[in-house]
Amino acid sequence: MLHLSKGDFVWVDSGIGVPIGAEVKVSDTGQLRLIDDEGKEHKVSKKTEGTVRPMHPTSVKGVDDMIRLGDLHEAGLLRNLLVRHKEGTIYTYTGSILVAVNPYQLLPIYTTEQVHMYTDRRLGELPPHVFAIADSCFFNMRRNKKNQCCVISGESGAGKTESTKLMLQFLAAVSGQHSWIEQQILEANPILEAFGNAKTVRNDNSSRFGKYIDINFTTGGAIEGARVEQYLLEKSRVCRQAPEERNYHIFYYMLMGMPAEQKKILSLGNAAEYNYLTMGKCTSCEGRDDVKEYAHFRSALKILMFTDNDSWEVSRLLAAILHLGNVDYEATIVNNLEGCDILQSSHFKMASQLLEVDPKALEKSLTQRSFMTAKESVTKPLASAQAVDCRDAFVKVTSLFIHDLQQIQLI
Ligand SMILES: Nc1ncnc2c1ncn2[C@@H]1O[C@H](COP(=O)(O)OP(=O)(O)OP(=O)(O)O)[C@@H](O)[C@H]1O
Repeated sequence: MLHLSKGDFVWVDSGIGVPIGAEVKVSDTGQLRLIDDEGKEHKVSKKTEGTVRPMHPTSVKGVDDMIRLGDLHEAGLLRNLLVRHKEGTIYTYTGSILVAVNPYQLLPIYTTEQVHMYTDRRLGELPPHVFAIADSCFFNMRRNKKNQCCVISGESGAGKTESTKLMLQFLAAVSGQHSWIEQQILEANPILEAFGNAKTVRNDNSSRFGKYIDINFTTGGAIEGARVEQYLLEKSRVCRQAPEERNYHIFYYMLMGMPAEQKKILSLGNAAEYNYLTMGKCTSCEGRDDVKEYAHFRSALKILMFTDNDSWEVSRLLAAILHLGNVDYEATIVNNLEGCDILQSSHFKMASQLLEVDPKALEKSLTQRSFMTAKESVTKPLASAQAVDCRDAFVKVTSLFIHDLQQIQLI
């Protein structure tokens, strides 16, 4: 039988199948009671006693490396992270794996002093930190002359993008004097995020694509080049957004930050005027200044050597997408078949002008479908719902093309 005294820590049944940590307290009447990690009280009786298990001392205050936990089960791992998070410690090791719990606040643990502190130290010598993982990769690469790979994973909003940026900052700082290429690597982020990140219900800056970053170092350890590859962009977001979500940041940046004379040339207005930007009924993002972000994005383009012409061409394509989204259709009957016409509007005219295509040819390709039979090519009209799908598919391909333009290679 388990003997409990005041101040002991135990595992108690939480009622949802996973035990929860609890502390033994004594009530005013002198009776033992258990207060769990969520503040809930559990009575100690003959009936409940069987479900109470003693907690290993390593789980009481938590440990730096979860391999050292005596209670190595799901509840033990979760409690360890919880105890540390309550103390403001967001990083914990499991061997050479770093577990990060998002603090959702700026912590003073990414300073230049911290960079120096974690440089050339063995993993585990100092408290767990993302810089320690970056340093370990850097050290092993130089010592073993072998490529190193770091996988960052987690659910949406877990902190993958922030951790990636912190690792890059560390590598840029320790790889030698602050050079142009290092600045370019850091500045690639605002560009990638403008085209591939969006506000979702879970994260105001959610990356909607996968990212593979290749960094090349000289034998001396200085960064000499980098390549950023993107994959699996969420294309559907360009045409549809869930409630309270936005399209990709770049559209809002552009509409808020672009000088009025340029907007006039592209015939652009406010975000609220475009179907593709208002599906989620949310055009602004709290805490994100679209004007400032546009300025940052423009300066990042310059650092990455995009010419003014390159960025103007991208703006034209983005504007064409917005105008296409506002194109309306009118149902018709052609030869007893359901068809549709595009309602002539300034949006359609502007879209064809920006895409540099003949409006008649664009209308035909958006309202008709051609396919090959055994003998000949047959053209059939599209019903208006099908034509909307056709337009959206065209826009998705265009957005993919813009996204591919951002494949960044720095050598
Ligand atoms: N180490 C950190 N310090 C402070 N805040 C952080 C940290 N990591 C994440 N955050 C906060 O959490 C937010 C979400 O993090 P992040 O964008 O990195 O998540 P993610 O895992 O990349 O999400 P998604 O998969 O949706 O792109 C950040 O915008 C930032 O506010």
